[in-house]
Amino acid sequence: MTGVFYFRYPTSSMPDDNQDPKTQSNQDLRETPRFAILVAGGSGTRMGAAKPKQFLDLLGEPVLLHTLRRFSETPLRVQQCVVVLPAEQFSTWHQLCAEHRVQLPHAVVAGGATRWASVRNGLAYLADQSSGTVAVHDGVRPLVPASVIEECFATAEAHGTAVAAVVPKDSVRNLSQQGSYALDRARLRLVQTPQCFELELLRRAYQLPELPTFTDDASVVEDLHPIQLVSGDYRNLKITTPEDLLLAEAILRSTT
Ligand SMILES: Nc1ccn([C@@H]2O[C@H](COP(=O)(O)OP(=O)(O)OP(=O)(O)O)[C@@H](O)[C@H]2O)c(=O)n1
Ligand SMILES: C[C@](O)(CO)[C@H](O)COP(=O)(O)O
Repeated sequence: MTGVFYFRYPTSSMPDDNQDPKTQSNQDLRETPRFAILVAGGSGTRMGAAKPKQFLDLLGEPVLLHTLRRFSETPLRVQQCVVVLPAEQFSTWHQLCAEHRVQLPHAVVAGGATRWASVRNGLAYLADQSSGTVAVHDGVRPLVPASVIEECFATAEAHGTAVAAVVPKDSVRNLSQQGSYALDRARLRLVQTPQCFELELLRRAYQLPELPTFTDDASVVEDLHPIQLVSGDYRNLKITTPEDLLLAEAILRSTT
């Protein structure tokens, strides 16, 4: 792999050293290989905290560690988790992994200036994988249920794509020059992650130039392949502003 700075965790001071997590898997070889790219390369401007929101504490563990755990511990067996971080935050994450005695093998890759660039860098780490299914997930969606991860992988394995989404609970209006008008919310969906794709399809999509309209991976892929929606979950919130953290704490307390 060229042009993308990365390291692997656990490092050589931990058990399992020298084993490349790309080959380190107890996965049944008859299954399609599954990968997860957890994007956490942002700075968390809207949260306005002293550190990026992916490192904030959520009931005793950093937000990103909760997310990594959900993918590492799914019964589906994800062969490789790739965590994408701002390069200047590698040492923060390394320290947090040591502090929390993290033993979940994962690769750490430097992010880019936009979410799109961060996903592209995560994908570059998987360059020598010939086939498989890849989930792209926001590192700041720490409460994603295992059932959603499983449905996304299963649907993408059958149809090439799968994007978690939920029905809006509020009424929605579109702004127009004259004011605003009501949208039919029965025809709208709020899009979450995971967003799962056949690996080669996602690669082809990320070879196209970046557009300002790309807010997620489905918008990058949709010109190449129809997007299959699957049921997301209202608990799968994206930690964006301070009240999201309070909600996440309440949800986590109620489910553990
Ligand atoms: N250059 C970027 C920007 C965002 N992300 C990731 O994409 C996910 C969704 O982005 P968002 O919630 O917007 O995160 P931030 O960009 O950190 O937040 P903000 O827009 O408030 O600065 C997050 O997990 C974020 O870390 C990323 O990997 N690389
Ligand atoms: C990918 C995403 O979480 C799907 O809802 C969302 O589009 C990220 O948007 P953001 O502007 O980066 O928060």
